[in-house]
Amino acid sequence: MHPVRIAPSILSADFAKLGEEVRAIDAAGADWIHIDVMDGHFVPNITIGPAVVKALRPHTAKPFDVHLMISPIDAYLDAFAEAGADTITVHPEAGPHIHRTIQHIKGLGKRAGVVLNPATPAKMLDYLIDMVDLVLVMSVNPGFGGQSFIESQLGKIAAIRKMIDHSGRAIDLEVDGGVDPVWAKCCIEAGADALVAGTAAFRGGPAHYAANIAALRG
Ligand SMILES: O=C(CO)[C@@H](O)[C@H](O)COP(=O)(O)O
Ligand SMILES: [Co+2]
Repeated sequence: MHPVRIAPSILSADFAKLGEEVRAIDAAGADWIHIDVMDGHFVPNITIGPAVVKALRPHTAKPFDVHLMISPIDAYLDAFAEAGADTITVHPEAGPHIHRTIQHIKGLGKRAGVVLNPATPAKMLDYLIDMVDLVLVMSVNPGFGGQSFIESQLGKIAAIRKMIDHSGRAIDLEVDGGVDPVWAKCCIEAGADALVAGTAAFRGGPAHYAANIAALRG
């Protein structure tokens, strides 16, 4: 298993100076930059699109971990790939054919992730585990930063860890939502090897980013 990767979500950054924020969180030790894309339809919030992803790309060499919360989804995959996404992660509920959507992402030469909402069972992965590069477990309902971690997801993380190990493939197991240093430790113990953090990473402003990330690593 990899050492845990920390993926700060720029949803909690200062949107008035996003480029600067990305440079600061990179310098503070972020492994990936998590970008939450919301459309006001699949989730009740609107954030950013491919033009912003493209504008941020020159500000860091760290991988862009793009979490798409949009529906329909397939028509927008090429735009996010061209904008500079490294991993594109999709919700099965966001389109009619998740298998085809994952094939599309792989065809673009990008890492493909699948994300499970809190009520989506691990079993949904049965026919996807042989093709994805990342599984993302939502530990809040998608749509907003700053929500509380849903403890029931720890069992699901442990179950998916077994599925991944059994598959023999190199698949990242990432957790997203309400992750603070205390929940980070629980997630890592359950088998996660990548953690998204918005509130906990950006808390206190740039002078605190390095300490925030170190605290999440435990
Ligand atoms: O995808 C989402 C929310 O839908 C997340 O990536 C959040 O942006 C994480 O923020 P915190 O819960 O850590 O504040
Ligand atoms: Co996210």
